[in-house]
Amino acid sequence: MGKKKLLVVEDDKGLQKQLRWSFDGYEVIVAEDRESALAQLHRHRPAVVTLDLGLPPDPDGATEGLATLRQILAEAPGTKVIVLSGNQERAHALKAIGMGAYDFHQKPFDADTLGLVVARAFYLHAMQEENQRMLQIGADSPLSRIVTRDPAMLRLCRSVEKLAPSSATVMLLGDSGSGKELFARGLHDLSARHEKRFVAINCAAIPADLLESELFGHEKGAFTGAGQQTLGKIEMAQGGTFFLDEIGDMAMALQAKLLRFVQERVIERIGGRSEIAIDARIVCATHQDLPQLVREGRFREDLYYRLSEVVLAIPPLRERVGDAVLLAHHFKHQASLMERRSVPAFTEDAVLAIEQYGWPGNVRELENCIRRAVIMSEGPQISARDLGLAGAPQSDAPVNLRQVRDAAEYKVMVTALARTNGSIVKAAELLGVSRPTLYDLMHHHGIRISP
Ligand SMILES: Nc1ncnc2c1ncn2[C@@H]1O[C@H](COP(=O)(O)OP(=O)(O)OP(=O)(O)O)[C@@H](O)[C@H]1O
Repeated sequence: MGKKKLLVVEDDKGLQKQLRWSFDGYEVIVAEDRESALAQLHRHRPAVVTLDLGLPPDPDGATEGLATLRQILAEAPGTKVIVLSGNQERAHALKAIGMGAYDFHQKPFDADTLGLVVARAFYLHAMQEENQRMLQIGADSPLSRIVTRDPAMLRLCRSVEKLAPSSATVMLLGDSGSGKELFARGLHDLSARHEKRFVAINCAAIPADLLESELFGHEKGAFTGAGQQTLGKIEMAQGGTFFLDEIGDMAMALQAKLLRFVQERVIERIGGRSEIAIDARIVCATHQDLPQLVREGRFREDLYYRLSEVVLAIPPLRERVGDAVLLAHHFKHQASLMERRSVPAFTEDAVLAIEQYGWPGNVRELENCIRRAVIMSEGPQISARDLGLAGAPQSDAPVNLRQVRDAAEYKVMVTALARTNGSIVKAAELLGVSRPTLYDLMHHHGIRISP
């Protein structure tokens, strides 16, 4: 990754040099007046700008500096502008803050303090960009309802995007509440069938003797109580997507009838005499181990193979990196919006408890837990106790970014050195860093190669 870009708008050559020198950790871009500042802004899109208010043609006033500020913020509102002003210019500096500058700093500047202000501005900018990106993801994709940052889940989302336009029958495997229906809907929403219906049926929720009629429909008088012709769910999905949830719970007798539909794409209503052709994409799901059910003779092997042209396995929430807390924030916002109340914050122990808890009921359990806490919470904060998770084991795992990075850096370096049998040249190549950088890192981590 390249260095972060810092734009220094300063007409004094001496100060330009000093600032460049102070900020050698950044890629410093210099501009000496409004015009060049805006040109550099267009070209480099820096996250942070230091701006001298006294720019030519008004080096003793602030009109040109303030005009530059206004234009920078109009063009790139997220830019963090730090105003540098002389002692006498406090009023101007405050005016700049009122206009949207991030901070001000008095000249002559103190490199350490200004360094901190600049570093913090970069940090804040990155956070805000990330938030923006998250909102964006949420806004414009049919998979937007799937909130995740976990690499395995993101790969699944890509697979869904690729599979959606095809007619392949998809089997979704995953624990209860892990989002199987959400993925099934994603497949539908991204397909050419999205204007037709998505019809779901949960085989485990309907008594076995009613399931057949629910699936295939019936003609009037087909059985006692069949007062009128009723369409089955399969027929309702004509042109669209038919989602069979908890397929592993279906009785063997019904499996045979379902197989006929899956193979021949025709159904007969109960009591009916004619075949009805159905064009529906089939997606099914289960939390059960279907191959095991096949081995036990409880699930038809032929049906299993027909239904599992493509299998997608959804990881349980506890295996997703960082998702529990991400989803908790998401559901907290959603619930607050629904309940028309201000969004409470999670206390530190709440965040830790959310991370630590195993979530056997997966996302559904998390969603219910957060919704309940938002409704019941009285103050501006939600604690682990409010979540009903107080007493969850505390984590020793480091959450400090530097600690985590250090640990990862150490591990990968030792691995590279082991793999290359201690060859610094080869290890540096493998790691994609220069030799001096590797030496620095080894020194930092106290790694020595024995001669
Ligand atoms: N990644 C996710 N992002 C946002 N919401 C999610 C996510 N995964 C699941 N949910 C929400 O969690 C709840 C449960 O999801 P869903 O019904 O898709 O799970 P399921 O695996 O089909 O459950 P079951 O096996 O019990 O039918 C739903 O309200 C769904 O919107």
